[in-house]
Amino acid sequence: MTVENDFDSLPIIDLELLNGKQELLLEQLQHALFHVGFFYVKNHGIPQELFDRATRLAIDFFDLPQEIKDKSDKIHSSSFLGYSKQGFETTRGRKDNREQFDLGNELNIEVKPGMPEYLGLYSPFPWPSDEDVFGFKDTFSELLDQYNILAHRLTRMIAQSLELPSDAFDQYFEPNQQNRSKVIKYPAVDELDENDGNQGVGPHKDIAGLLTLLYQANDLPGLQVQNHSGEWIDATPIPGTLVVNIATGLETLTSGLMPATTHRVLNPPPGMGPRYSIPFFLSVRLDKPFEVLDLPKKFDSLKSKVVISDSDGQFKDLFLNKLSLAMMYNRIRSHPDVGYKYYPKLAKEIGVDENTKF
Ligand SMILES: O=C(O)CCC(=O)C(=O)O
Ligand SMILES: [Fe+2]
Repeated sequence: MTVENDFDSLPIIDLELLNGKQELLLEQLQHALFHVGFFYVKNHGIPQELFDRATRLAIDFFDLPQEIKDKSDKIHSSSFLGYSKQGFETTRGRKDNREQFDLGNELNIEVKPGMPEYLGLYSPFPWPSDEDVFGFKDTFSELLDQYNILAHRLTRMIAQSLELPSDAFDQYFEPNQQNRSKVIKYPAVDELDENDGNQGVGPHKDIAGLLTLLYQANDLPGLQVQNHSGEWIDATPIPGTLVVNIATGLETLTSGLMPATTHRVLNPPPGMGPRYSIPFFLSVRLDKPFEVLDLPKKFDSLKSKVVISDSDGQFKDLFLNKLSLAMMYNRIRSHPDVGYKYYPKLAKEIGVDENTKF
């Protein structure tokens, strides 16, 4: 099926337009947000030097011997933050061929009996030590701060594009909000086992936060976005830009006016070497239920889009009423070993136990 006026490329939004051409910027943003859900931003304000430094440190980390990386394994923390070796994550029941380190600004919460279980997501996690990769934690903490500032600038613009006050989303952030980021390595196909296929990460929507920002660290293909007719469009890296995409949180709050667009990553073709990327996920507080925004009527006709998606929209129905549960289920499904170790009861509710295979 082909959807009318469907996108076949991704818009580029120049934040420089903020200086004097705000109306044009809002018009372009509305198109990108309402019809595509995925776009590039340029003149975003995060120094390239910081991304270069973070990328070098990420490569240094991934190049460490396995037993050193294993000291930071996710299995050591109930937060689902830390290192996952290749093949220890699944999307839609299939193994993803990627290695990654998930991180967040530290809250170091110790969960005591009687406290809500989801607070376990904010417990301490094992960073690589400075002896193993000097400056890893400091650099990624700096990047988290910069990403956070940019993400908040964007949420204010997004609120304006919905004709809402620019602080409309602030109610969904805690004063000490934990946001998450990660560094990912996707080996080229010839560096994988014969039967591994080329699923770097399978088709999915980013879960429950408001948006994702993404730095593609090298000039390699792989990231693809599914348009509304179900075709895959390449999100080819463009120097000096970041990719922005809507997560299910915004889709839910806007009743689908802003679609959380499905995307996937394919491992690089043989001989091309690994692809590295650094996404950032703007998260929301988990103790405040989402309430669908009261939007101008003129947007109503854009809400019920026909969208063909290979993502299975997991736990979508829970986002409105049981946000923290949806988040926990999602993490347990992605990392069943960690999920079963720290949250056995919740894990069993979604069919994950000690025998669940990757
Ligand atoms: O690595 C990428 O380019 C995208 C990663 C992604 O979609 C994710 O981790 O949610
Ligand atoms: Fe994603």
